[in-house]
Amino acid sequence: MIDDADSLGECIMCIYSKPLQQKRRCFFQITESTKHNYRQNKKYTAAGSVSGSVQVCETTDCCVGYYRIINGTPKADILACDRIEKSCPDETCKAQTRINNQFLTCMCNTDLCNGNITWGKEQTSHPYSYFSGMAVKPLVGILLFMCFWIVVAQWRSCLKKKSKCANYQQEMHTGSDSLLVYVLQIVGRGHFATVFQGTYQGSVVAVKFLPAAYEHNFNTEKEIYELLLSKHTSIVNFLGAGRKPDDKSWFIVLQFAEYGSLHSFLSKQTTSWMFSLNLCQSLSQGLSYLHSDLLSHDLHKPPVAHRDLSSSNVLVKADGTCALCDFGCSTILRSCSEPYRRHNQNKNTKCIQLGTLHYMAPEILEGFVNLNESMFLMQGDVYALGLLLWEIWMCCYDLFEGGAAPQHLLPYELELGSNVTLESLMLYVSYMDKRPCIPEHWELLPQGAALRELLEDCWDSDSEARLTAHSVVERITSLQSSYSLSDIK
Ligand SMILES: Nc1ncnc2c1ncn2[C@@H]1O[C@H](COP(=O)(O)OP(=O)(O)OP(=O)(O)O)[C@@H](O)[C@H]1O
Repeated sequence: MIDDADSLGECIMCIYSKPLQQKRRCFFQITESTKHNYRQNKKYTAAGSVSGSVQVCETTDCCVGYYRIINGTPKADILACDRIEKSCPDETCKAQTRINNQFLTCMCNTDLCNGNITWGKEQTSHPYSYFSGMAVKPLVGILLFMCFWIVVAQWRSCLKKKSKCANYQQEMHTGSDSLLVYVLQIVGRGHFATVFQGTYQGSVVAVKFLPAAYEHNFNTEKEIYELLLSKHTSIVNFLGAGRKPDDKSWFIVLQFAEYGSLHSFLSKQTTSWMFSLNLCQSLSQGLSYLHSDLLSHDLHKPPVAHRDLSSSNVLVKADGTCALCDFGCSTILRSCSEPYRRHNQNKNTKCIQLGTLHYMAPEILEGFVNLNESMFLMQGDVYALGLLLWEIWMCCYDLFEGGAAPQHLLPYELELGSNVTLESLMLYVSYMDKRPCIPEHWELLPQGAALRELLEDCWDSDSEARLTAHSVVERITSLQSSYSLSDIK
């Protein structure tokens, strides 16, 4: 049973900030060592009026502290009011995350509470983070170990039943009906699933198999596909789902995307300006549709946050447009038009720990996202969308001199290497407020300024300042009409 207050609090249309009775006062300090980080410092300075070492917070009730550990003692780098409203239930400033064993962050909700940080040398977790109550490193280790054994087990069973895995006809059950699917070769693997190319009713399809233990991911993904009302061209088409009778694995039958994932597409080829715009436009339309709250002929499609957007979870179809896939980590959000609907408040921590780290928004990396707040989840998707647009344009030969686009790289791969860790990302993205490098020569292109502005408005560190997916679609439409190929040559 959902009470009114609860539904109001989570309703995306009705988010409001409660007026503060008395403004919070926090210690204020920005040290020389952080002066390079002009953008972030400016935002902290703007968070309230400063008088000497005290800041009176304008809109938030939380004080923050960023500390650097020097000779085993934390020294304050930044002390200020928080820039945006977040949950900070602690009265004292307890160290929440330790970055590279060098940096600590803390948040608290009493006057001048950020002047002192409480920390233990072993303290690394944050009570409100996605990793709540767990030590991240051992957990990731255990999960990676489990994944390794799942892959080994699948590979061994594949070897045993080689003829079956390679090419077999399988009658699969969807409750009352059965699907006759002819399964051919493997076309992709994720953390949970193995995807095969197959045929169903004479058409080429993709069949995604999830091991029997992943019922939760299967149910979430199936539920999302089933509620997506009328089919949208930028969401991969769902054809059926069920359970294999022999090994009890789950399967989902989907439209086959001829070019595979966006990641594999961009790794193999570069694109023209117009082609890149089609990819970006269809991708943004897919996300805008996913986030939309639609009511049509008594059918309701509530907003959905994807929560695991990456270039491996976007497909490229034969017509050169993108389609979103992999909704196993998605969350159905509450909307004002139907407040009492049952919602899958998906708090599956496996998703976040196994999802591609590169695309995690700073507030998610820091663990400051309340999973019940719809807006935060959608803003996290828009951050990932910004990184995906950057990935696509970095592979567009028309945007590089002599038509030589660089080799495809994931966001932050250039800056942090191929083995990006949670700690290195937190340091780079969250603490230093850095983003993937936008080539300087783009400023000289007619559309360069618009591209930069669009990317920066998607990946802003202030999640509330980010564009909505719908406004990204509008910006790309105006790029399409303003800059044709002849303009940029
Ligand atoms: N409909 C499709 N058509 C073609 N290839 C597909 C299709 N669906 C998935 N794939 C391929 O299979 C890969 C894994 O699929 P998917 O992302 O759904 O699996 P997952 O285990 O849920 O992934 P993740 O690790 O992101 O959770 C994709 O990256 C893509 O290469």
